Amino acid sequence: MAPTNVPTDAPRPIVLSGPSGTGKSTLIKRLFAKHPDLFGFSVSHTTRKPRPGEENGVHYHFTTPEEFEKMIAENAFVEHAKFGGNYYGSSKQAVQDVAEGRGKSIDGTPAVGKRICIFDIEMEGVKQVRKSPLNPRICFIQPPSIEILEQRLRGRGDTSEDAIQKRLAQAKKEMEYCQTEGKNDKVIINDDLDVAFQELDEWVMQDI
Ligand SMILES: Nc1ncnc2c1ncn2[C@@H]1O[C@H](COP(=O)(O)OP(=O)(O)OP(=O)(O)O)[C@@H](O)[C@H]1O
Repeated sequence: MAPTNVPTDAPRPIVLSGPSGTGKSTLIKRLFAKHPDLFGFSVSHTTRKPRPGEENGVHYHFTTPEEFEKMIAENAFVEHAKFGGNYYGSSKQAVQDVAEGRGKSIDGTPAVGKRICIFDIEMEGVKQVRKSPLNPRICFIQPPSIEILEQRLRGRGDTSEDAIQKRLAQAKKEMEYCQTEGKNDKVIINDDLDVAFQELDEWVMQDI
């Protein structure tokens, strides 16, 4: 399959990144709720198993390592990385779908009309999209502390102890990375959710 062309004349995509459990999905859901016609969600591919309640094609495209590696060889991803033993990636097709009105909202409902693409990706993916022609705006969501992040990961109740420990180790790296990269990036500490959302909403809307 020939690689899909990602449109570069589309509005600048928004990238949210930060440690697992820091509140990215929660904040993105609020953005979609407040602006129902503005955004489309880039549905990532992953080889990890679905968590309870996660639906194929809505939260992720769940796939096999073999299929994922085939897509890497076909240059089908804007970014991809291996994290916690699983592959994650944003396909060019997913980004194009959003830009051309065939994407989805965060809840899986059709995102008709041209939308601004929102990514929820981890650090290695950010390094790749930063260099891509998409020219995205990047926002790091950070927890108030590692201890609070641990509480949130446990509170979610859908992650094993082993996965929690892996995610916390990775979180420390992500928290360091966001202090060293990209002076035009936005960093938001998600302590009080309402305050964090207001800050995110203002930053997103100031350039739209
Ligand atoms: N400001 C906040 N205060 C307290 N709890 C929060 C806050 N923001 C999010 N949470 C809770 O923390 C948990 C993790 O949030 P969420 O699933 O949105 O994280 P995430 O960054 O999207 O994680 P992942 O990358 O693993 O999908 C959820 O149970 C959520 O309700």
